[in-house]
Amino acid sequence: MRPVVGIIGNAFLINDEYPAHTGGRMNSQAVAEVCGALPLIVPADPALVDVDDLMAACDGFVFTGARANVHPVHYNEEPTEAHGVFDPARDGVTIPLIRACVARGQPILSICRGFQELNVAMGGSLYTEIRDLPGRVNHRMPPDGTIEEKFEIRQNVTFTRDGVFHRLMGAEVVRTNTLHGQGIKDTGARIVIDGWADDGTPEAIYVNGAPGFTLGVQWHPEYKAAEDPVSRPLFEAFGKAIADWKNGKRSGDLKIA
Ligand SMILES: N[C@@H](CCC(=O)NCCCC(=O)O)C(=O)O
Repeated sequence: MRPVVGIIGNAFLINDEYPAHTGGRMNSQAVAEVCGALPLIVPADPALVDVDDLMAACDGFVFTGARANVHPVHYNEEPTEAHGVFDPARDGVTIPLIRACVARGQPILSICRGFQELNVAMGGSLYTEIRDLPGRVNHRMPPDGTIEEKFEIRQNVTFTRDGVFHRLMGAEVVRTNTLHGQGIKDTGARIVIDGWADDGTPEAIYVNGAPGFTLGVQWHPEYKAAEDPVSRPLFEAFGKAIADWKNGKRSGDLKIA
């Protein structure tokens, strides 16, 4: 049997009335086709699932992107209108799940909202709207664009020379998409920022000293993961980490060749 990857689902109303937990097909495709793993959508609600069961059922997790933002109570701020919509049930699963996976070394790959969740789970905080900060640019997707326009490659990400992401990608500067409004403010404990957009926005992180794979990216590598030269090595490395985990190897994330 293939390793199992839990893909964090998002609360969604089908036809504006039927409550569902959804996961983008591109996440499942990246996990199945590039990681070589079985993708399973996790109904992210603490009333339905618990962290120990999830960790026993899955070899690793993808913390996906989402329109809903991490609730600011998790970084000691009051919610305002500007914080937008929330998914408190997802927060109630993902924050403890990230902490447990980091502590135990179970592989996680964190994408966009998942990247922000990883930072918050480790004690960090978020800017509500990065395009309003001096010197920053708009990282949001064109709201009325086609999928191709929304996920268009439109920024440079520069990694720390000889750092984890540089070694993984084999390039110090890569090109990625970008579809987010929030961004890292204060980094959480042991969060290392390893890549930045040209305007200084943090784009690539990992947890220093974690016993397992903890890479997170602010962009969306799941888009065309099998063919994109930046996405593919990331999902391949995650695939190797989950296969190692399933086989009882505990090699850690920072030994990327
Ligand atoms: N809400 C956060 C995270 C952004 C993010 O994950 N975007 C993916 C959107 C996918 C979709 O269209 O549903 C932020 O805005 O920073």
